[in-house]
Parts: sequence; C-alpha cells; structure tokens
Amino acid sequence: MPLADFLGALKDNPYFGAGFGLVGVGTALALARKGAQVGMVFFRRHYMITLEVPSRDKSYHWLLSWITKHAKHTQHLSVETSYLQHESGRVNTQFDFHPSPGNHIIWYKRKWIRVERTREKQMVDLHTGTPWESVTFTALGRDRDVFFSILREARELALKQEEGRTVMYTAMGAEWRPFGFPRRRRPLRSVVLEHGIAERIVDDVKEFIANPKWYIERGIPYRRGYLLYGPPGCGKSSFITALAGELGYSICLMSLSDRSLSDDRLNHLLSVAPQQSIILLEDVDAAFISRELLPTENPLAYQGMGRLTFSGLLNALDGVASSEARIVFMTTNFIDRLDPALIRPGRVDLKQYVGYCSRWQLAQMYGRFYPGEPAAEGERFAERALAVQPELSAAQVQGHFMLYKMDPAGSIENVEKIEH
Ligand SMILES: Nc1ncnc2c1ncn2[C@@H]1O[C@H](COP(=O)(O)OP(=O)(O)OP(=O)(O)O)[C@@H](O)[C@H]1O
Repeated sequence: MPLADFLGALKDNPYFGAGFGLVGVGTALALARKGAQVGMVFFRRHYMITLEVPSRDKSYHWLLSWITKHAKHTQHLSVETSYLQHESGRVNTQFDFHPSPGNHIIWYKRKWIRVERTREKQMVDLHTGTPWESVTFTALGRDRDVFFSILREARELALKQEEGRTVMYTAMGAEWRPFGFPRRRRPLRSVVLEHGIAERIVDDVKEFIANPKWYIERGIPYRRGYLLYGPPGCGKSSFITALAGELGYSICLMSLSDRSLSDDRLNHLLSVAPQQSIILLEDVDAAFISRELLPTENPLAYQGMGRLTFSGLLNALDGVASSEARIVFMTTNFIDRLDPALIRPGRVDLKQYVGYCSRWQLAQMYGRFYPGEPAAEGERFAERALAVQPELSAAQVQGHFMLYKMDPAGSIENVEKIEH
C-alpha cells in the first residue's frame, strides 16, 4: 500500500484519528512558536535598537555609574571599594554600588530601556584577572540618539566625579589603567621653583594646547616634548603633577627600565594614551645611557635594560602624534648621560634645569609654610640656610619645616640641623 493511502487509512480509523488530531494541534503550536520567533527576530531587527559595550571599552565604567544613578529601584547591586587620599595623607574608603549582573529596566527620556549586564565565566582579562563583562542596552524604536545621549551623560558624570583630582595611569599590558588613589589636584603654587621657571613652562604648555591650527597648517606633528633635569628632590615630579592639575589633565606614568617593555609595546602605548593626559617618562637616564659613554663600539651593546631598544624609543617618540595635543615630559638627574638624539628639538622642545633652592625660593617656601610670619623672617631663614649648606633641595627644606611645624623661629635657629 502506498504511504499516502496508509496514512489516510490511519486517519479514518476511530482509534488513531484522535491521535492525528493531537498531532495537528502540536504541529500548529510548533508552527505558531516558530512564527512568533521569526516575528520576534523581525521585530527586534526593525523595531528595537541595541548597544553592546564590552568591559574593555573606556566608557564601560562610566556607564556602570550612569546605570546605578538611573536604575534607582534596582535591588540587585554589587559593590566596588576604592580609596581616596587627602593631601594630609589620610585615606578615606569609598563604596560604590554598581548594578549586579542580570537585567535592569530604566525609564529614560520617555523610553523603557532594558540594560543587561553579563559576566563571562570562562573568559578572564589576563591583565587584571577579572572576568570579561559587557552591558547591553535595548530600547524600542530606531533612534540611536538615545544611546549617544546616555554615553554623553555617562561621560559628563565621570568627569564630574574626577573634578578636582588628578588621575594617574600606569601601563598594564597593552593599555593604560588608572592606578593608586585618586589624587587631589596639587596647586601649582605649592611647588616653589626658581623665579619664573614655573611660569615659563606653564605658558609654553598652554600656548601649545591652544594652537593646534599652527601645527596642522605647517604639517608639524602636534606634540611637544619637555625635559626637566636636575638633582633629586627639587620638584620635577611635583611640578609635573601640579601642572597636570592646572590643565585638568591626567598623567600616564611610564618607566623605561620596565623589562617587559618592548619597542612595539611602547609604540602602541604612546599611541593609545588617554586624551588630555601628560605622558611622563621618569628617570630616562636609567634606561639608556649615551652612546658616547659606552666603553664599546658595538652597537648591539646599546640596548635598553629590557627589550626596548634606543631606536625603538626614538621611533615611538617620533610616532606620537594625534589630533589631540600630545605632551611628553621626561625627567632625569643626569642630563649629560642622555644621548643627544633623545633630546634634540622635535623630541624635546623645552629643556629646563630644576636645581637646588635659591635664596628667593627658600624665602618663598618659608612664607608658604608659615603664612603668618613676616617676610623678613623668610629672608633670615634663606640667608642662614644657604650659609650652612649652599646646596639644599626643596625636599630637604620641606622635611626640616615639618620638624618645626608649629615653631617658625625654631626652624631658623636650628637651620644647621637640616638633613643631608
Ligand atoms: N620646589 C618644591 N616646592 C615644594 N615642594 C617640593 C619642591 N621640590 C620638592 N618638593 C617636595 O619634595 C618631595 C620630592 O619632590 P619631587 O619628587 O618632586 O622631586 P624630583 O625633583 O622629582 O626628585 P627625583 O629626581 O628624585 O625624581 C615632594 O614631597 C615635594 O612635595
């Protein structure tokens, strides 16, 4: 019997007919489900808009804070603990709540937005050891503006939270990560350099930032290099930190003697440094010494301590260019140990010696530390201090004042006790 006839006969059979009826309902249900799925896909594709933000994206943490602010009624939170350091050195612990993994619904600009935070169990960020995460925003409609608006708000919120602080970044693998306690901005006037030096550098940097057109019109890469050199403890790093605060910039701190630093990595890091940041290469002399000082003519000997080569460093510095103002600061205690190629104009445009305290500086420091004291006392301190030790670093002087916090006269009487 042909198969069709056989099925027909079964259908007419009173025992099997009902079964066929059920099969019919089952098929109809399956079809309806399939139809609904297709309909859903169609609906999602045409009437819903989604935005996925992975945790490696810069905006990820901003968005978490934004979600916390807007998902006020969510009861599923996770905590992130951070520390905040005051100028006095006191550390405050701060707890930030973030939406926990799962779904959250937010009412925003007359739209319901579903936010899904997902955490990968299998995949871990090798640099931080934290699991990969992402947040996905889903909204009805096709209007992308809602996402732009969320991103903009999240960024503004983050900037507001950073206001008054200087963010320090350090290189982790192929990217920059904020590290340490967020620092309260150090006021420029708290770093006392020799008369006119701070103004010279601040004016130069500000002028540079304000004139991108000048560089573009001349086809000159929009970057500027600075070298501060001089004995330890005279304020090179403190000044750069205060300058970053003055400009509202962050600092990307990098050690060239890091053994894991290769030419490619340095090149990459310099090109992906966060916007509005100063790249600070401290103690550049520690990584490379001048070819002229090497005992051998073998060029292979002129390698850095790690996998970074000198030519790799020069290339990376030359390659630093972007539409953003790119500011590189280098510091050293030994300028004569640096290869002239490293500090030629174009790589270093402004060199500044930051040396031991002058008489003027000492009097200024005294006045800042003991604001109620007459100016003549500052002069007296400066004169006596220089008579005892002509080469005093600001760090030594500051340390001395700290011992006589409440005793300005004592700091003058005991000037010979300033620590070497
Ligand atoms: N000119 C200055 N005015 C006020 N404080 C200063 C000054 N110079 C140094 N200090 C204080 O001394 C300490 C060390 O200073 P800093 O690290 O800036 O010196 P540096 O020149 O960068 O030293 P190094 O060459 O060892 O890196 C800081 O705590 C800083 O507050």
